[in-house]
Amino acid sequence: MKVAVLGAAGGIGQALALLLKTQLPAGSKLSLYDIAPVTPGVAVDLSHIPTDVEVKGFAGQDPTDALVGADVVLMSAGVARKPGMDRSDLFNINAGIVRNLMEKVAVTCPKALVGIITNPVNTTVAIAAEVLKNAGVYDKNRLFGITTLDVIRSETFIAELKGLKVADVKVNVIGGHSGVTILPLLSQVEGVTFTDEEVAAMTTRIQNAGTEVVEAKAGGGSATLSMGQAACRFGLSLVRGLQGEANVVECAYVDGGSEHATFFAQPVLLGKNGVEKVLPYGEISAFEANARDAMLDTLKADIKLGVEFVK
Ligand SMILES: NC(=O)C1=CN([C@@H]2O[C@H](COP(=O)(O)OP(=O)(O)OC[C@H]3O[C@@H](n4cnc5c(N)ncnc54)[C@H](O)[C@@H]3O)[C@@H](O)[C@H]2O)C=CC1
Ligand SMILES: O=C([O-])CC(=O)C(=O)O
Repeated sequence: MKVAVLGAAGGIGQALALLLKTQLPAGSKLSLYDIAPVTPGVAVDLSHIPTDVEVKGFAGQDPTDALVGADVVLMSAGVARKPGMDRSDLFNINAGIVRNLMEKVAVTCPKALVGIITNPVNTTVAIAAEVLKNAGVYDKNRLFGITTLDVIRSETFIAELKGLKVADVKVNVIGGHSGVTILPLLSQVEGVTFTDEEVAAMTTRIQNAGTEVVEAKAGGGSATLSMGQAACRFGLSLVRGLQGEANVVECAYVDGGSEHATFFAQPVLLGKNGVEKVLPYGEISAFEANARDAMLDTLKADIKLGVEFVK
């Protein structure tokens, strides 16, 4: 199994690469790419960790060497937010970066499962899809926006509030990955009840959790370590699916035939071809149904921006 990380010298990329070096199945290959010249050094550094995962690093303008033979590509290349910015403010720089990298993916490893971390995810995933379509290699089951950070934040915050063991908390987060498009389905969390006030406050906290980190880092970037963990969890789930493991389910932002929008985050069953099945997100409360319906104009506009950028 070969996993390529694009943006591997960055805050997320380095954390993610470390976790993958220590957690990928024995015999895997880890391929690190970034425009930053330090990237081969990051690979040398990681290569001294005694696990049976081979690491190689590539720097420069062309990611091709890093992508050859990749089964999974995880992309965090791009710029991150500073206080006062919205994720959509990253579009001007990151849209072009994602487009250019996806053009290389389309040529070099068109069958790879691709997980997009680069913000604004609601839009960059649409950009990635358009590039793959233009190259004639689009398979909607192989492209994912990684929304796992919203899931692990929800698990953490709910466990804290309700005094639960965090490993026991499971929660679906649907929609997209910014502001009101992030919708945790609190009504489905087993073994707990929330007051209306708790639902409103918890939903808002999860939606603003990225901003919480941006403000706490005070100009030094956005979530990197928790995102490294989230991307590692998602990337390992992709690998487990590829290896034929049963019942691997994650929420992800996919082109899954949703009635709500072209791309919509919801639970998916992962397998040897990426998405095996898009799963229903189940019954939701009136609060959640309202929040879902209220987000759709924003989500659809985010997607349209990505489609039009490539056209
Ligand atoms: N999906 C999610 O839940 C989350 C997404 N993000 C997003 O992830 C992205 C990366 O964040 P960080 O790692 O904190 O930023 P960072 O600035 O620490 O790292 C980004 C890396 O991308 C590299 N890069 C820039 N252009 C490139 C190109 N054309 N090819 C290859 N590499 C390139 C830079 O050299 C840098 O090493 C941001 O867009 C951020 O908003 C951040 C947190 C959560
Ligand atoms: O908020 C940001 O800019 C980074 C991000 O996507 C998150 O932490 O969820």
